[in-house]
Amino acid sequence: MASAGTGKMTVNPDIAKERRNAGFHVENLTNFIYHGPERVRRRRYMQNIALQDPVMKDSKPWAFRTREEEYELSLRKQLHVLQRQKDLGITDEFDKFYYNEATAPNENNPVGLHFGMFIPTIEKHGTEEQKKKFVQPAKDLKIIGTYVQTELGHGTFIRGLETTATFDPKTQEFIVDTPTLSATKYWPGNLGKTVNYCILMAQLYSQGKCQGPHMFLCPLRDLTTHQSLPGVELGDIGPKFGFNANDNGYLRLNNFRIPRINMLMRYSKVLEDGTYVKPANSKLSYGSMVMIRASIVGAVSRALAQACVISVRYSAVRRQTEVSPGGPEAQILDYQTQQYKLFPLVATAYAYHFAGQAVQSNFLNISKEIEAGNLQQMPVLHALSAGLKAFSSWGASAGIEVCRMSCGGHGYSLASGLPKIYTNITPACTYEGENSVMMLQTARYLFECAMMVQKGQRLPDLVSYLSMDLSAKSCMTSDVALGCLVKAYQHRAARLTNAATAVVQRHINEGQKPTDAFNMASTQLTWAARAHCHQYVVKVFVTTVTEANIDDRTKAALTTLCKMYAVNGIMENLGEFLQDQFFNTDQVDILTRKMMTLLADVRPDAVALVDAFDYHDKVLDSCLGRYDGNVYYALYEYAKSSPLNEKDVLDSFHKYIKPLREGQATSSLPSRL
Ligand SMILES: CCCCCCCCCC/C=C\CCCCCCCCCC(=O)SCCNC(=O)CCNC(=O)[C@H](O)C(C)(C)COP(=O)(O)OP(=O)(O)OC[C@H]1O[C@@H](n2cnc3c(N)ncnc32)[C@H](O)[C@@H]1OP(=O)(O)O
Ligand SMILES: Cc1cc2nc3c(=O)[nH]c(=O)nc-3n(C[C@H](O)[C@H](O)[C@H](O)COP(=O)(O)OP(=O)(O)OC[C@H]3O[C@@H](n4cnc5c(N)ncnc54)[C@H](O)[C@@H]3O)c2cc1C
Repeated sequence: MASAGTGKMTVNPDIAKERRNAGFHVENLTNFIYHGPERVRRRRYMQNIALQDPVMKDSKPWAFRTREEEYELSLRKQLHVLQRQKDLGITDEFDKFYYNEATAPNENNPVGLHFGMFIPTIEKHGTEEQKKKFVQPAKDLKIIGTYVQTELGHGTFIRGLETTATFDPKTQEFIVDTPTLSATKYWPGNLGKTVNYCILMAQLYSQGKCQGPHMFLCPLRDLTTHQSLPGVELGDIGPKFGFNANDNGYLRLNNFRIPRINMLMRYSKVLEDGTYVKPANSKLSYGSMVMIRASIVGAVSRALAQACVISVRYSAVRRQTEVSPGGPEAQILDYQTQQYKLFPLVATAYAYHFAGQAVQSNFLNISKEIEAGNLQQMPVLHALSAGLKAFSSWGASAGIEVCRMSCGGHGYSLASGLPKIYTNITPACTYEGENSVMMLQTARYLFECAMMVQKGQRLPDLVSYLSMDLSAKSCMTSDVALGCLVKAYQHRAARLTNAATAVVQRHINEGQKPTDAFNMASTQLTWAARAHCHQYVVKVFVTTVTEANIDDRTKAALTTLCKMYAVNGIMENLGEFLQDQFFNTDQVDILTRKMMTLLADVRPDAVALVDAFDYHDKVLDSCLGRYDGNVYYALYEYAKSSPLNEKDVLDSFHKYIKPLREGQATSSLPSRL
């Protein structure tokens, strides 16, 4: 690549030096992150196919596209990729995932929900007959669908949905209807312009009785002409904070008829005479949400990891301020305050990555049991996936914003890539269950566990720590052992759970209804839920590092990060930990000193730790996060490509500024200044 008139482009010497000085071999850590060298090789191979493809080459940067261009380009690319994957015989789910990751990075595409929610929901909740009828046409994109649940008036409160599906035994059809303005479906991804089908969540009425929300396969557009069907009104909801390649839509149904077979009937049924057959658990129909919540943890970890790659690399090449008069300006990565902003976030990205893998594996194991008819673990899975989705998406959103600000002014430019990452991931705090509401679901479960402890009952493994002896003495000594850090987190979560439970019980004893008592304690309950999720993430990180089968130097680097994640969480929540009395103030001094030592320990490895995530420059799409560190060249080129620079003098000058001047010249101002 030619440089901006400065000769041949070389790797920035600061970033080259960082890589030379790293204390471990980056490739070993990359292999560990992605489950071995073969997976890494495959990941790179898949991403190269995507990145070498001429169809993937963008004519202008993402930042300069209009919404319409963004939608169209994204759709074109995604459909092309699907065809390419078919042609190349790529069927492995990991292969497909990595290929897609490089296709339109951090841009939500117009068929994502078709593959992410529509098909999996039919596969999980459809009868054999329904699967036969719908799955293959969906895979062949003859039908394209999405998941339509949220309404103008209700998102969180699913039982409050107003859309109705009334069974008519005479015609063997459901009449689906939008009875009010607030019942208008609003927000579902890809609904506005792309899909021709959807999974519709509606209140089921049969034999005059409401049976609550159920899922229906509802056609929306003609499969040939793509015209909306008579009785169906739908469209795009307009531009949003991000997600603009996605046509989130609205939908109104006017007594629209669908055949009985279109109700997803694996678990609940409506027979021909209208008899309703109940599922084993009414929350089985919420299964698709649980699936996505579990996968959101991994998704937010990737977003935070990318933000860390950008901000750490930039901090290695950015020099600012003479440290001693007349001396060189320092790399900003050498300022301890910059390290304190970024290194705990690098540690958090790793922590969420491992937690994401753990919760995904919990999800897969428990789903198998649920499929086999054993529903015992449903509440544990729901509590874990809901809480972790909230905990990690809040943490990642806040963290990405810190990364952006740590890049100073250039972080504010779309050229940094950071706003794109942020606006694409921050809605994860809202979709698939608003975060506070999800935390309250986890808290509800913790409350029930605390009651079990009071009754001397045994708890499931994931929460067994809640019965720990809270008067146990702290194990914290100057070596800050990993096992002791886990105990500290468990102590905090158990105490906060007990404290919040006691508040609920006190309100009940004082005569409040249980629901009111729960609401009056709900803030404290969410503190308990947050602490529970935090202990899970710390515990998974510690277990992962302890059991890791890797070389000593890589293990040492990961152990340092693991300690940093845990110690930083204590520093950030010091009030709760001190109130816990598991630590005294002398031990807090030990932890403070440890934190500063950890910053210095991470410093030489910082660039290598983010390099290990192995994100291609094209995936990062950032002038600041380039592997070669040539950020000023990239920023200069980016500025030159701004559409405002296509003409030297803009028409607006002739329209507005020039006449103003001419007017001024003929009025009171002197013609020459
Ligand atoms: C465009 C590209 C998309 C690509 C998608 C591909 C995905 C691939 C993976 C990649 C991952 C992420 C990438 C990001 C892509 C994002 C795409 C955006 C998708 C967004 C889709 C949506 O947002 S869909 C709409 C989601 N809506 C919600 O989540 C609503 C939240 N509300 C609820 O869940 C419930 O209403 C509630 C839980 C808050 C309350 O439910 P309800 O009122 O019915 O329950 P009760 O209060 O009566 O409780 C009764 C008991 O049941 C328990 N419960 C509740 N839910 C569950 C559950 N799911 N499982 C088990 N048990 C449950 C509840 O706790 C009560 O228990 P007890 O206390 O014991 O009685
Ligand atoms: C980008 C994006 C994509 C989406 N995609 C889809 C999709 O594909 N399909 C779909 O169906 N929907 C989709 N949604 C909608 C999304 O699922 C809902 O917005 C989400 O479930 C939150 O519901 P709400 O908007 O009604 O929030 P509200 O419930 O109105 O929340 C507003 C506030 O009220 C608080 N609150 C609400 N209830 C309680 C309670 N019980 N206790 C305490 N506090 C409470 C919340 O904490 C929050 O602070 C999408 C949304 C976005 C932003």
